[in-house]
Amino acid sequence: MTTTRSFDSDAVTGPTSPIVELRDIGKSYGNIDALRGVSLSVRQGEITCVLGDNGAGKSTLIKIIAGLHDYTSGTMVVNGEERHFSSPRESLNSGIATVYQDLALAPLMSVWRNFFLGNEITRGPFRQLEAARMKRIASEELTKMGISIPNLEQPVGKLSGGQRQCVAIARAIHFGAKVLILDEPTAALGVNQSGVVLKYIVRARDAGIGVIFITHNPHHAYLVGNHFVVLKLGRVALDTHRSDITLEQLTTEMAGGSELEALSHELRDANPEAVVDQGITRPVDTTADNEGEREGP
Ligand SMILES: Nc1ncnc2c1ncn2[C@@H]1O[C@H](COP(=O)(O)OP(=O)(O)OP(=O)(O)O)[C@@H](O)[C@H]1O
Repeated sequence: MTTTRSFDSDAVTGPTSPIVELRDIGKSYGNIDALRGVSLSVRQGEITCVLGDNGAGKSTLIKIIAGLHDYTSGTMVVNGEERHFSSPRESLNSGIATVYQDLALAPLMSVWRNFFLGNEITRGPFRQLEAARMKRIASEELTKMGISIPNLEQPVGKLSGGQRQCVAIARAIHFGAKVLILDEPTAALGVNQSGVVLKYIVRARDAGIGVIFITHNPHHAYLVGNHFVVLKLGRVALDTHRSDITLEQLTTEMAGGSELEALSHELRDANPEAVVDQGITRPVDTTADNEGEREGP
């Protein structure tokens, strides 16, 4: 018998202490409160999905954990210690790697050079590149993740968007990430490529990494996520585990939940000729089916 299953496995065996914990975090830009009272726990071996519409505060949240911005209230605890990162390097040194949407890859450089970008293996006083060794390691690491790129000499810019994401994920894992922040990794990808990337996100989780998966897409989140946090206007609107929510509930929450219902009533009042059905407004078809009812000239 075949069963349909999501990428989510039962790999998570029980609660571990959070590797990153935000407690009542706030962040203001002048008089704009981008985040207010946000609490969030990220655990190793779990995929924590952070969902939210435009302006919800997702980027601000990433920037705080990635060391680009400091928070203005609350506490951030990393590996059990209270931290205020003053640079991305500090976050990286604490084992937190961030893969941004506009990947920090050099498109004209080869795949293996990109894999080692900023971490090149060199020898001798003139820091000669150990090319053969780097190529071998890059190939082994990509294979370990199940990523098939036959020619590592080709420019990374020639890879598909999904493959580029996978190279960036494999690189972060190789260089010791314990927490991986993925900023909308499937946003610009088609269905197949998204599937490939989601598979590697699961591999990262199964390798024991705590993944923070930022996305607009509840379907992608639900395929892989263990834990879901929905941000709305800088606040946590929902924080729940997979066993406590269905895809339909998550989708409704993302689509606006009760706000959407109110909007659907307003639209029905404003446009009585429209059929409003579960948030989808369809104009009544007054042509094809009614053709025979028209009066003659
Ligand atoms: N540097 C900044 N200066 C002033 N306001 C900012 C700054 N960055 C973000 N904001 C504001 O903070 C709020 C949250 O923005 P943020 O970019 O974190 O949201 P987001 O969920 O990532 O949205 P998107 O999906 O559109 O990127 C918004 O109101 C935004 O205008």
